[in-house]
Amino acid sequence: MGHVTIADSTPVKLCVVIVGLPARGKSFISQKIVRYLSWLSIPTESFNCAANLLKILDKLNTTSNELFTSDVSNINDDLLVENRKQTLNQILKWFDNIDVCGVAIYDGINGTRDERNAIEKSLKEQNIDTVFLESYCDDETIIKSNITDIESTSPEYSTSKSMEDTFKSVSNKIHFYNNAYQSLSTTDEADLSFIKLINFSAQIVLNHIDSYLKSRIVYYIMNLHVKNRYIWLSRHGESQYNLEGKIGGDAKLSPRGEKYSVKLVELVNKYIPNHDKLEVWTSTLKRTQQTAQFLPFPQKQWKALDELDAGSCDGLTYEEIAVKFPEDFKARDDNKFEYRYPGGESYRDVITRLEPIIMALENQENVLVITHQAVLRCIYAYFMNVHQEESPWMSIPLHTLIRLEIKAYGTQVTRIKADIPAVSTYKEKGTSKLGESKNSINVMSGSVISGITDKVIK
Ligand SMILES: O=P(O)(O)OC[C@H]1O[C@@](CO)(OP(=O)(O)O)[C@@H](O)[C@@H]1O
Repeated sequence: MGHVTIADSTPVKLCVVIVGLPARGKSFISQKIVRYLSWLSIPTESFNCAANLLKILDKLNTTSNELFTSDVSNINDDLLVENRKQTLNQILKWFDNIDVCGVAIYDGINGTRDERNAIEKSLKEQNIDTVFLESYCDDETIIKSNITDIESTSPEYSTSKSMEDTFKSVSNKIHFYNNAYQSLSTTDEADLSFIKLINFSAQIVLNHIDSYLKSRIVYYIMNLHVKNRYIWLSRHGESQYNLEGKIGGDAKLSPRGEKYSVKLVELVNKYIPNHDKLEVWTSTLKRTQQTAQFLPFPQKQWKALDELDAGSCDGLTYEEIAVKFPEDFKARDDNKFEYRYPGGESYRDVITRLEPIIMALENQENVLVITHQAVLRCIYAYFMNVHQEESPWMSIPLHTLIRLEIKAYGTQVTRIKADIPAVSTYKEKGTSKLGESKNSINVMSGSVISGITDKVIK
């Protein structure tokens, strides 16, 4: 995916132009697309019109509140045109550096046909393809919950004195834009390429979805859901191979690993709310299935959750690899994300095969995923927005239940450590020895984290 290109090697440039009144979850959708495509190694960036407007207003010594509460006739149209021009310029400038494939998200209201035509025209002149993505919503409950999220996350409302204050400002803004708002329609804008979400994803209208990239975005959005929820992750219990420092294989659990499989039942009962509805996903390898053996819940085995395939290095220790395949050993340390074991896989390969898992996780709640070190790093990187250079080096210790609390605008991590010792399977860059990660904090790196808590369970 990261190398999507067409025959004459013309770069694939796509701009997703968001359409929707305030409090329709536009920034949430934009950020999710950025995270998903970036995780697939497609350079993607979101450009927020409201943030640009704030800067313009700042220069004019006024605030968005004053703008939207003033009489409609006092609103200076030029201001909004200038705002659009600035956002478009940023997007065009960003595309200048894209030489294979890139997606820009124009995150704004873009509520009139004239505006949309103007945007599409400017982008077309620069050979940039456009798809409009409208979030149309008339469900008051969704709108209210969006306003609550905006209050705690949007810089535009950071100075709001109270929730009431925010509700008032957002309502004024909705009222202001609503007057001229024209929803996308297959009759009035029959030629436009667009996706229209009605009440989030209760209904979806598609028009001229004419490229691979656009259809991927559609598929992803169809799986999104806004509800706050938990996803539970765990590595399998310590395995015989882990004890011996060997990688790969299909070994059984060590005695301590078996203890963890018993303890996991207790952790699930204690910490997972509604665990009666829990579903457990494992890989097809013995160590994950043994870890799940005492959990009395429906279980699914996914081949896609199998550990990164170490190819000709399978069954060796890192020290043996360093001696037998010194060039490979160095190449992997130099670029762990891209390095592919001879006859095996790279982290990039694992991400590609994990895509259906991510889709399924976006769609579901009450899932406990029991899998492996490399696979968990990739899943974790998606939810925590961790950069691909950093993700293969994250520390994901054994005998720890990880809770990801997924909220509209961020993810909170809690690590619940079972008090059962286990070896470290962490290898720092530049050494072939195993040891605790010097930077165990890097398990929590990622820009969307709102906090991390550790609990040790005796
Ligand atoms: O990418 P690195 O850091 O080598 O980690 C992946 C390795 O982790 C291991 C343990 O060393 O995973 P796991 O025990 O979770 O199945 C190996 O099997 C696997 O090759």
